[in-house]
Amino acid sequence: MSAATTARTPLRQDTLAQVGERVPVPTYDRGALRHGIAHLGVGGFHRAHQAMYLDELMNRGEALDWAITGVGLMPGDARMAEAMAAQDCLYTVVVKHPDGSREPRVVGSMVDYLFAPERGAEVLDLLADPATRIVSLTVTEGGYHVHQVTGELDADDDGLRHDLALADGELPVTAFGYVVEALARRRAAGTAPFTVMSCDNIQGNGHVASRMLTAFARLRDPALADWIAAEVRFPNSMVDRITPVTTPEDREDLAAHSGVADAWPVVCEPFTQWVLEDDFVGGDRPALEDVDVQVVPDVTPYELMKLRLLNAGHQALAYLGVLAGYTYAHEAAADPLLERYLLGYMEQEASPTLAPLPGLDLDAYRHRLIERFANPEIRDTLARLCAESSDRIPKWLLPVVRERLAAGGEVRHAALTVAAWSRYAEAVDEQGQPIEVVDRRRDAVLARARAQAEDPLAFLRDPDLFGDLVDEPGFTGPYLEARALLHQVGAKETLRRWVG
Ligand SMILES: NC(=O)c1ccc[n+]([C@@H]2O[C@H](COP(=O)([O-])OP(=O)(O)OC[C@H]3O[C@@H](n4cnc5c(N)ncnc54)[C@H](O)[C@@H]3O)[C@@H](O)[C@H]2O)c1
Ligand SMILES: O=P(O)(O)OC[C@@H](O)[C@@H](O)[C@H](O)[C@H](O)CO
Repeated sequence: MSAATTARTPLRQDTLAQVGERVPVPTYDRGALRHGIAHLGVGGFHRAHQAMYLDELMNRGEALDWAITGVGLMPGDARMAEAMAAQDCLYTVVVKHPDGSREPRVVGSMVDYLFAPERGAEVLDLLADPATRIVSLTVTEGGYHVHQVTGELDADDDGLRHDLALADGELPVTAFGYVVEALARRRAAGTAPFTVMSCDNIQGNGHVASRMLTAFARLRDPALADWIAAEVRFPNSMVDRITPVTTPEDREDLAAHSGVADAWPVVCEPFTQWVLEDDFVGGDRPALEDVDVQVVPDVTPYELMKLRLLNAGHQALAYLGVLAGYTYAHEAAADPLLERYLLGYMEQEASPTLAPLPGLDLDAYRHRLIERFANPEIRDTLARLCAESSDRIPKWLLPVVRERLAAGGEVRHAALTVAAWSRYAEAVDEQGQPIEVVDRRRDAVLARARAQAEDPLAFLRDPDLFGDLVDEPGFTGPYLEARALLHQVGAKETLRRWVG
């Protein structure tokens, strides 16, 4: 259906046949699906990725006992709860191709959604139910409570403190609180545990989930922590699909062109990849390899490649892009100076830290990334990529810096990215307009950025973010040079001088 459609069919189970005349819909009987996965943090990415893979399997007549129940833990998830309740958890994934064509498809693998702040007891019952065999997570990097420098559990958090001191009948508030309480109930009932499958952009996401959850459980009950360490499986994974925030225009575009009124479709790029370790409790998992998930013994080389090229690459693009006056990732990626800078970072600094992957052409991967970033249809905002820098820069970019310095290499491009972040954190752009900095450490970051007026290294003197990098002249040298240039000549001219 190409021309604008006037009749709009609301997306629901009882309208699915009508919707199916317009866009592909599930071919399986959703009523016959059985619950198997509880997913915490149902945002855009889970819906465009994991739930889409499950839907593909179900369309093949497989994984019918692996239906997903979504769980929202944050107050902001009330909107998702409302949207999903109104449309029986159905939603549309719209793949946007660079030539402007769209591929919408309705996904039906999620069958229920629980908003924990209102239905916490049901969430615990569900997680404790033996039918739940996988608990998957996309709770963002911040949801793992990792101390940026020590790498240990950072228990200095109101939510974690609350969940460690639950009175009888009181409900948890954090993902860790729910998961550990449910595991305690399963252990007490003699039920096998579930697999915890992290799908967040964290290096060694399974290992990190395992260490943090176990450390959290240990603060509550050492015997429970030992049981979790021995019995729960935490597969590592590399997940990839650029999924921007859905806009009102995306909703209208779908309704106008396909005639489907979906309160919250998800839009994404055509590319998708999922590399997963085969490490599940009792070996029990959907046959994801049937839908091109790469099931491997060790994801490390894949995830390092992705986090240090794509995610750190996004960081390299984001702050300089905003300072240079761009709003969207594709605009920034199409700027020849930023493109050269990005390629320079990827080729000269990130790639030398990566182990070779047999059969993988790294040069082609890097150029493909530039093409993906430049897809004009995705309209991924630089603001999305600039958010929560304190969780992203230390996890994705600084490991490259440390490894390069240890190997006696240069880190000029990475230093410029950090300098651009510190300039961005001054919260005023080159035109004097305010920048809305979104970061859970916002106050501290802004204060250090302001203090740079007196002490040009003030931003780096935060050991929680930078460890002892402030004492590394190989890093502080180009950082100071970049910072001074950003102030004197602005982002575009700094880039011109940086990439030659
Ligand atoms: N969007 C992408 O392109 C993409 C691609 C690959 C991986 N990811 C991973 O998925 C994560 C989520 O991305 P998204 O695009 O779905 O974001 P989103 O903002 O659409 O959804 C995030 C979800 O996580 C929840 N959440 C946030 N912090 C939480 C916390 N501390 N505890 C519990 N729940 C929390 C939110 O309430 C929301 O439900 C990313 O942080 C990243 O690790 C995203
Ligand atoms: O979602 P985050 O916070 O982990 O990171 C922001 C982006 O770099 C990220 O979402 C990418 O778009 C994604 O990792 C692509 O697969």
